[in-house]
Amino acid sequence: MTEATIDMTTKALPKFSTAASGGREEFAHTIDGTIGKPYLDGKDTKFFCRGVNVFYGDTKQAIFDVNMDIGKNEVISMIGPSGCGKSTFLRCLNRMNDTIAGCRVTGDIKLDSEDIHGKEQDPVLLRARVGMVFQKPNPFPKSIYDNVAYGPRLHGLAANRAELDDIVESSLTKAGLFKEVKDRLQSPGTGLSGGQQQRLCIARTIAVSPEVILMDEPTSALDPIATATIEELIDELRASFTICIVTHSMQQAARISQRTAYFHLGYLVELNDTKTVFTNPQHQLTENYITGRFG
Ligand SMILES: Nc1ncnc2c1ncn2[C@@H]1O[C@H](COP(=O)(O)OP(=O)(O)OP(=O)(O)O)[C@@H](O)[C@H]1O
Repeated sequence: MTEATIDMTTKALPKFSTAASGGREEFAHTIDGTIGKPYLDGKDTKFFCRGVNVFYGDTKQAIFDVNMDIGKNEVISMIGPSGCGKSTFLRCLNRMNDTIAGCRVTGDIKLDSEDIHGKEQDPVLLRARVGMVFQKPNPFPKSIYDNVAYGPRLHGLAANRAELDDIVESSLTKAGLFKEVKDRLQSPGTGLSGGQQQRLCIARTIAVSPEVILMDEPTSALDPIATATIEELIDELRASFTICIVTHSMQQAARISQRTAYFHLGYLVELNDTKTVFTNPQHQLTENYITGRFG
C-alpha cells in the first residue's frame, strides 16, 4: 500500500505521491492543517489533541502531527487504508501505547483539560476513564458475573455484594445482554456466542463508569445480526459516553458516527461531519478511499 501512487487529477488539490522516499515529506507540505472540522472551539470538548506524533522505535513514525478535538457524547469514526495509523492513534487516547515496547508518543493530549501524560496521571485510572473494546472479543476465563465485576472490584467501586450485583446487572443491561444471560451469570463468559462475548466485553468496560469508550474494529469478527445489535447499542451508549471507533466498514461509519476522521499514511487528512465525508469529501484522498479507488 505504501508504494501506491495516487491520481490527483480530478480535484485541484496538491500533488501527493506515496512512492518510495520522500512521499511522506511531500504530503506533509501539502496539508495546511486537517481539512474539515477537526476543532470544536472548546465547546463540549472531551479530548483535545494537538501535534500528536507516534514513533515505533527510532526509525518508524506512524502518526504525524495530528490535531483534533473529540466531542462529549459524540461517536467519531476513524477510517482509512490498512496501516494508516487508526489503531495507533486510538491507543494514544488511553495510553495503551505505553504498553508497547519502543513506542513513543509526543504532543499534547488533554482529557477534560487534564494532560493525560501529566506526572499526576495514573495510566490504570486513565484506562478506567477511557475504556477499550477490541476487535476480537476477549472475555476473561471467568464467569459472566466475574467478567463484569472484575473492574469494579479492582477499583473498589462497590462497598458490598449487593452494590456489586447492581453494577453487574446495570452494566449488562446497558450492554443489551442482561436478559439473555440473567439465568446463567455463573457460567463462563467464553461460552457465549461471539456477539454476546463482545457485548460482555462492552459491559465489562461500562462497569467501571468510563467517560469514553474506544472501540477498535469491534464488529469485524461478528456476523451481520450481531453487528447490527452492537451498532444499535453504540447509538444508545452515546447518551452516556463519548465513543471513538476504528472501522474498516464505511457503511458502519456512516450509520453510527456523527463525525468521521480519514487517516492516510499516519496523517489526519480530513475530519468532518460524517455526511459530508461520505457525500462531499473535501480532499481527493478521502474521495479516492470512499469511492474504492484506494485502500
Ligand atoms: N508494535 C508495532 N511496532 C512497529 N510498528 C508498528 C507497530 N504497530 C503498528 N505499527 C506500524 O504502524 C503503522 C500504523 O499501524 P496501525 O495498526 O495503527 O494502522 P491501522 O490503520 O490501524 O491498520 P489496520 O487497519 O490494518 O488495523 C503501520 O505501518 C504498522 O506497521
